[in-house]
Amino acid sequence: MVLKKYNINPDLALERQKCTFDIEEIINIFDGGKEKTSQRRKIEDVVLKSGLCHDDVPEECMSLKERYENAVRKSCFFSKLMKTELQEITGIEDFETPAIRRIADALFKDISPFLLHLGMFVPTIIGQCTSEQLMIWLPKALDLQIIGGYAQTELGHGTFIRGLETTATYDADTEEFVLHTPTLTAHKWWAGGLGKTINHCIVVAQLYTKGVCYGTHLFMVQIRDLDTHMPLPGIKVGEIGPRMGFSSADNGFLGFNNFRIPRNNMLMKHAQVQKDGTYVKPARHGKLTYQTMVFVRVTLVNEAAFNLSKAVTIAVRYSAVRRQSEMRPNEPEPQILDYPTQQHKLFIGIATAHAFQLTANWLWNTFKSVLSDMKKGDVGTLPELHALSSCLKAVCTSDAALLIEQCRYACGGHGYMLSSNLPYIYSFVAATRTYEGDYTILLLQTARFLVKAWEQAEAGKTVTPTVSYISRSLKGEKNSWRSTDEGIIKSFQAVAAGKIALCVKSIRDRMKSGLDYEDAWLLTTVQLVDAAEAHCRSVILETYCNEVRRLTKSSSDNVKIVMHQLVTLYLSYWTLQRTGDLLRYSSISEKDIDFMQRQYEELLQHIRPNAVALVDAFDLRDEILHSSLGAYDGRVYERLMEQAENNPMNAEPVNQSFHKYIKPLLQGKL
Ligand SMILES: CCCCCCCCCC/C=C\CCC/C=C/C(=O)SCCNC(=O)CCNC(=O)[C@H](O)C(C)(C)COP(=O)(O)OP(=O)(O)OC[C@H]1O[C@@H](n2cnc3c(N)ncnc32)[C@H](O)[C@@H]1OP(=O)(O)O
Ligand SMILES: Cc1cc2nc3c(=O)[nH]c(=O)nc-3n(C[C@H](O)[C@H](O)[C@H](O)COP(=O)(O)OP(=O)(O)OC[C@H]3O[C@@H](n4cnc5c(N)ncnc54)[C@H](O)[C@@H]3O)c2cc1C
Repeated sequence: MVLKKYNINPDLALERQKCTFDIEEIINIFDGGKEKTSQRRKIEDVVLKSGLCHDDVPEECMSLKERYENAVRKSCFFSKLMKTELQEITGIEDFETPAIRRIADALFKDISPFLLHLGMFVPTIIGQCTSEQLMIWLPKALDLQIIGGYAQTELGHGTFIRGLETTATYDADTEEFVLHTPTLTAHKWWAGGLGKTINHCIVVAQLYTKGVCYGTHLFMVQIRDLDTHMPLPGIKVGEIGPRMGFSSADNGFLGFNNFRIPRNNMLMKHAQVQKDGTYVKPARHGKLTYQTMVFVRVTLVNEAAFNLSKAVTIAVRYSAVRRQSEMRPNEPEPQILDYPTQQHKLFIGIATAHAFQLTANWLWNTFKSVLSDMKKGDVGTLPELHALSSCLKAVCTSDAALLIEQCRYACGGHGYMLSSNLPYIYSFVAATRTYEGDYTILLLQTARFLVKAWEQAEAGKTVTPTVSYISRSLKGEKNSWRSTDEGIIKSFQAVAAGKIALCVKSIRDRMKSGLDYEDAWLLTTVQLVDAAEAHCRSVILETYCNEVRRLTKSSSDNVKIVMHQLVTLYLSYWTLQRTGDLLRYSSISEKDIDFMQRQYEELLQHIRPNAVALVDAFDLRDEILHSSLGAYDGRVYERLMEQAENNPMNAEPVNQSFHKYIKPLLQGKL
């Protein structure tokens, strides 16, 4: 759609005049510097001028088939643009992924069918191939001569990877693997792009050689003819059917009937099968084939932040424009943003988007540093990365989904319109809580790490920095509540330590009463999930505070003030959300809680004048927001009417169903 130009809504114009800080300064902080902001904007300009974002009919009014075909068209032209014009016009050689990621949303209200190609296929090639394999597949994948996906989940198993049923049996005579789908439940299910788009995919299968099963390994499999795109003989492939979201991502199913691939198509960076069928196991760590999942979990924290920032921008701008009810008799109707309950719904969204974005950047740097350790042969930091990426993926995607839904509530009935874009944003983020490891499952992975860390600390061993609070707790350090940033973080760490201690005790008590470790663990899993979530909260709180302090060192005073107001709001919000835990595990008193409540309510008032400016500082162009409620000019009612008028349902004054059914019904002739 072409966005009509309107004058700025007067309420929104007034809001912007109230701003106390330099918006550009905050934009630069989140982009990683002035230079990066300017690069990102250049990239956005190129894509927006390309005409690629235009749809003749609103996406939501297209059929599923039309949406898919439209998304393929755009994905192809966007890929071409990335390879050619973007590089030439901007002169930026090393594309910054966040900038490409952001502008991709101007093209796709839903999901690109190429998402898995960039999101998992290419990263798996990079992380799992030998250098010879890399030379064969990486250039082709980057140049889009082959398009791929990642088929791990099956109809019967997603979480439990060791339970996957697809087999890859080595035939030493022909030096090939035979891929087979032995049962209904062994069919690959869900892989993005698999249904109709991709011609290659990474397949996760149980490796058999010399009659022995060595567990799941990764294989590069061509599934379609490169010229005709027909499925190759022995391949059964298709789309799994309509879903809550991901409508244009053609998630697919895949079955193999004794389908043969060359030996060299097993990705052999970590484990190998030699020509004679001898298996060489990974030298360093048994879970290195899970690396792509860790990578995606890390990027999903960024997704949570980005999508939440879109939702809260829409809801805050709408709330500044929308007037409803009365605060006092005979006074004009206030902007709904003036209601403290509305501020309570929304300002935590702004603070959370900041907290998650800074945590995502920190986690990304941690990921890079672990990769560099691993290149040197040191896998010692991998368990902590796995524990961190697991809990942060779980908690950030889950919180973001809840807060995005809260943004929709904040927009009343209009938030329910697809043209608000809030339902799309929600359905995308809701899926992130499940895929790449379900919420509960990932928190249980973190819990394993925490219980081990507890046992290590108990044995007097040093533990890694993110769990050093466990050692302090074991030394008997008592928590004394202080309502400062540091004091609150320490108390949240005391909560996490207290919960881990109880889990360890529960497991031990249950074992003393005769249960084996597995049963004792299983019966404690409700507490273990809770302990891992508490640990994660303490990590986010600490990272957010540290990063804001670090990044605003040379900022202007006003930026420091507003960024710190958000940090304090976040800390107060979580303190009030977790008073039960804090009363149990820290020395917080009722008086302290009263103080925190008052502080929280005062902060809502302090942040109120800057609310619109704070969402403007996410610097999200209208084309990325795709929202009738959230455009920069605040012309909400004009856009709602525009989208109603453009609705294909209104193209004819009388629908044919009147003549076919209603009229005969009215006349008693049906
Ligand atoms: C043009 C547009 C561009 C836009 C770009 C936008 C980017 C957006 C990002 C989105 C990108 C892609 C979209 C993705 C779509 C979705 C894809 C998928 O969902 S793929 C499938 C994902 N599946 C899962 O995540 C499955 C979850 N299950 C598991 O991970 C495992 O089964 C697990 C961990 C639950 C259990 O595994 P297993 O049974 O093998 O292990 P154990 O439990 O016995 O543990 C043994 C031991 O290993 C440790 N461990 C486990 N996993 C790991 C790991 N990954 N790394 C390191 N260590 C690991 C575990 O902790 C145990 O340790 P121990 O010391 O013994 O306790
Ligand atoms: C939009 C979308 C896109 C996807 N894309 C891909 C893709 O491209 N490639 C791919 O391979 N997969 C993909 N998936 C699949 C996804 O990774 C799995 O759905 C996900 O890992 C969850 O696994 P599951 O569906 O088997 O759930 P299940 O494991 O069956 O989970 C169901 C419930 O059981 C609980 N549960 C399961 N095991 C345990 C346990 N041990 N302890 C306690 N509770 C348990 C879970 O917490 C959950 O509440 C996609 C999924 C979606 C929704």
